[in-house]
Amino acid sequence: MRIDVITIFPGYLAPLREALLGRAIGAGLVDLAVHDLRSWTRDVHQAVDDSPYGGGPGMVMRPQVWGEALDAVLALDERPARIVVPTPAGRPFTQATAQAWTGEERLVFACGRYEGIDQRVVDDARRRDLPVDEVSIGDYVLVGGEVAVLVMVEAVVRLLPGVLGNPASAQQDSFSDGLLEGPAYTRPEVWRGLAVPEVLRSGNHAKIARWRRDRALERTAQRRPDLLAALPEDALDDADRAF
Ligand SMILES: OB(O)c1ccc2cc[nH]c2c1
Repeated sequence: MRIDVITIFPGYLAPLREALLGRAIGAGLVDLAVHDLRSWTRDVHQAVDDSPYGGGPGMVMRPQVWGEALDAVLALDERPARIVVPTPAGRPFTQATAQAWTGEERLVFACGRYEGIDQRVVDDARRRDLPVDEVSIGDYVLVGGEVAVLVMVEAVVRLLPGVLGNPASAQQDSFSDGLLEGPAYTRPEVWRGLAVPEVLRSGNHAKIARWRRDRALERTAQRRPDLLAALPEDALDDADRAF
C-alpha cells in the first residue's frame, strides 16, 4: 500500500515512521510520502488560506493550491487512489472503515486546517470519478486533520498482512466481532491483593473462551449498548443470549 499525506505541517506526521508503522515501511509493506502543501503555492507569502465567502470566523483553505497539490501527488503513482479528507463533518471512521481500506492500493490523505478546505476541491475530485471519503474520527474537533491521519493510518496499516507479529491479535480486537474486548491479565497471579480470575488459570480452553465472551458481552452492554443493538441477528448464539 502507498500512503500519501498532504499537509502544511509535515513534521506532524513524523510518528508514522516510528515503531510498528516504521517497521512496516522498512519491510516494504507500506510506502509513505508526506508532502508540504505550500510547495504548490505561487505567491511570496505561500498563502494557503483566504477569508470565507458569506463571512464568519476563521479562514478557508484555497481550492487552487489544493487542486494543484492533489493533481500532482496523484500523478506520482499510477496506482488507483482513494482520497481521504478528515473533517469533523465527515462520516464516522470505524474499524470497518479501516478493514475496508486495507483493500486499497493507495490512500491519499488531505489534511485541512483553519475552517477546512474549500468544498469545491472534494466536489471536483468526485466529478472526476475519484473516490473521496470525508471522514471523522469522533465527535470532537481537532485543530487540523493531521492527528486524525495518524489515527487512521495506524488503524489501517496494523491490519495489513505481515504487519502484526500475530495476525490473531487483529481478529480478537475490540470491534472486530462487533463487541468490545474484555479485560486482559498477566503475571503476577496476585497484585496488590487482586487475583487473576481463576478460570484464566484453569487451562480449560472452552471455559476460558466462554468466560472471555461473557466479559466482552458484559462490557459492551455496559459501555456501548449501541454496538450490541447493531449486531446482526446471527451474531449471538444461544450461550450468548443466556448471558
Ligand atoms: O476533528 B477533526 O477530525 C478535524 C479534521 C480536519 C480539520 C481541519 C480543521 N479542523 C479540523 C478538525
